Amino acid sequence: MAELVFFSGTMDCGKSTLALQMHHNHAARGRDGVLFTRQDRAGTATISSRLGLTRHACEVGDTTDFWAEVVTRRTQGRPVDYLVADEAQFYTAEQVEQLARVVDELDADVFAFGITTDFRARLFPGSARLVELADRVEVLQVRALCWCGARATHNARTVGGAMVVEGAQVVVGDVGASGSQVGYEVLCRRHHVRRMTAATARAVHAHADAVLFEQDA
Ligand SMILES: Nc1ncnc2c1ncn2[C@@H]1O[C@H](COP(=O)(O)OP(=O)(O)O)[C@@H](O)[C@H]1O
Ligand SMILES: Cc1cn([C@H]2C[C@H](O)[C@@H](COP(=O)(O)O)O2)c(=O)[nH]c1=O
Repeated sequence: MAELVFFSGTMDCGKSTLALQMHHNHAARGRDGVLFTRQDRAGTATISSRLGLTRHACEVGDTTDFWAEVVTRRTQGRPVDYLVADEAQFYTAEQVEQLARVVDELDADVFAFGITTDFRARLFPGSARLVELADRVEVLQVRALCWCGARATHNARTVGGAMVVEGAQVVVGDVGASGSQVGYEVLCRRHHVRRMTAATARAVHAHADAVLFEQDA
């Protein structure tokens, strides 16, 4: 029986890598799959992994209808055994419902990949619907780590290394941004709540060292 599986985690935990690996493994066994993504960092119609793999994919837009995408291909003679759906946090709730219908009524597997929450630790609409509808939610095995060494569970948006909590929900970007660029950093909940990024922690420690030095002098 076909399944809707949501592979979820923070940014930079290996979701796109796993998406391309799963596609490879299924395709290697003769299964027919279609890759989808939305607003990948590497550009339109691309699934990119930080390990260096990239593949062409169909770009999802507001009007994409997954039901129609599968039916059209099947009408043209393609079997379409599975869909890989990357950056699924950016899909609409309706599109996730279409994915569930593809599983239930067209018997195609859907492997969806995405971050669960945004920089304010709020669910993205697409991820919320996936959590509600998926047969399984799989948390990736590779642990992304907070600067303190604890498991990173949250995504922080940063400007010049400092965490920001105002702004649009969707701003495409990457971890490891430098200078005054908008970027992202994965943190444990404790440090996300305290807005303590690696740069902030370094600054706090440097300040504490300077105070101790002055006291000793
Ligand atoms: N230079 C590197 N050497 C080895 N592994 C790396 C390197 N850069 C990134 N990675 C791995 O790639 C993972 C990110 O993979 P990716 O599929 O791009 O993540 P996601 O789609 O979840 O954002 C990192 O967690 C890390 O394990
Ligand atoms: C937290 C957060 C992230 N984004 C964007 C930033 C990236 O372009 C993607 C996540 O990609 P990844 O492959 O999982 O690294 O999402 C965003 O738009 N808003 C946010 O709050």
